[in-house]
Amino acid sequence: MPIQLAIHGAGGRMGKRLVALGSQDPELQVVGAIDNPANPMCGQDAGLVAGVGELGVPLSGTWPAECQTAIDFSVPAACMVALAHCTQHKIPLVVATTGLTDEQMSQVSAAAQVIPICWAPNMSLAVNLTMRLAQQAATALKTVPQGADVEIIERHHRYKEDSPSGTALKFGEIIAEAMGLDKHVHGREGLCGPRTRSEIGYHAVRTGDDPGQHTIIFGMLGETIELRVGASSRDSYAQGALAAAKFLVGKPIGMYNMFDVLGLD
Ligand SMILES: NC(=O)C1=CN([C@@H]2O[C@H](COP(=O)(O)OP(=O)(O)OC[C@H]3O[C@@H](n4cnc5c(N)ncnc54)[C@H](OP(=O)(O)O)[C@@H]3O)[C@@H](O)[C@H]2O)C=CC1
Ligand SMILES: O=C(O)C1=N[C@H](C(=O)O)C[C@H](O)C1
Repeated sequence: MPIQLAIHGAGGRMGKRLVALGSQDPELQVVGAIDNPANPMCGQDAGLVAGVGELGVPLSGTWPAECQTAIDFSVPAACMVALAHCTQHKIPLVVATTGLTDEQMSQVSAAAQVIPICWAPNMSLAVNLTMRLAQQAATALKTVPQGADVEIIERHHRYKEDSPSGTALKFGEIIAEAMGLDKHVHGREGLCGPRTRSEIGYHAVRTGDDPGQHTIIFGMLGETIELRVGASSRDSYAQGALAAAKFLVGKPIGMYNMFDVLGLD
């Protein structure tokens, strides 16, 4: 029997790709496509909204009566509502929404005491593998005699609401831990003086319809390493999220991430 899946934020850029790819996956059955009740597309068939033909599931402001796993790609406030619903009904949840506050992240952690949760700012295999490479580089460069400066450049579409990306922040967290860095600097302007050795710099570029690129620079005196990972469509994120939703079914209560799903630990 296919696993019954609900998609929260189903009318959005990511939600539509999840509906499209989820409905083509024989291991899954899309039983719920939830979106903002104020979205004028609510009531229309979710498959038609996603451009893959009729599914028999409407885009709706409410959750289906039953589902076995769920994925959230929405906005922070709505993500908290999905979290409450899944906690109440004991539904495993993939949390992919970025830009959550510390308080909202605490709510995600609290929910992981009740249901299995997979939280990751990026669901793509290539990005998660690059995080491991960045961690390896950072560990190796920690003691380079004249220091290695870390700067993270991310590029996304003009509609993106949070900056820097959740992925850039995660790269920064991993590298800061590996190198013992403690300062996070967001852009530079004016007479800010020479760069300190303890900082990581973040730069957010917003243009056109870019589905997402991250470049991690390790700059030394005499040579530079750049790790770059880029998406050519949103499907890498959607495929990762669908894999995570399947992974959570039958798992013990707790907090998981994409390293667990992809076997990168
Ligand atoms: N972890 C990962 O791999 C990735 C994470 N993301 C993150 O996912 C999130 C969504 O991205 P994207 O799809 O581009 O954004 P969109 O704005 O295209 O989609 C968000 C959707 O959520 C809907 N929504 C708003 N309020 C509610 C509500 N109360 N209940 C249910 N749905 C609601 C929106 O509806 P409406 O527009 O009508 O308000 C919209 O359809 C972002 O935080 C982004 O950073 C994106 C890609 C990859
Ligand atoms: O909003 C997006 O598009 C993306 N958001 C995520 C993030 O903030 O890291 C992941 C991906 O980069 C696409």
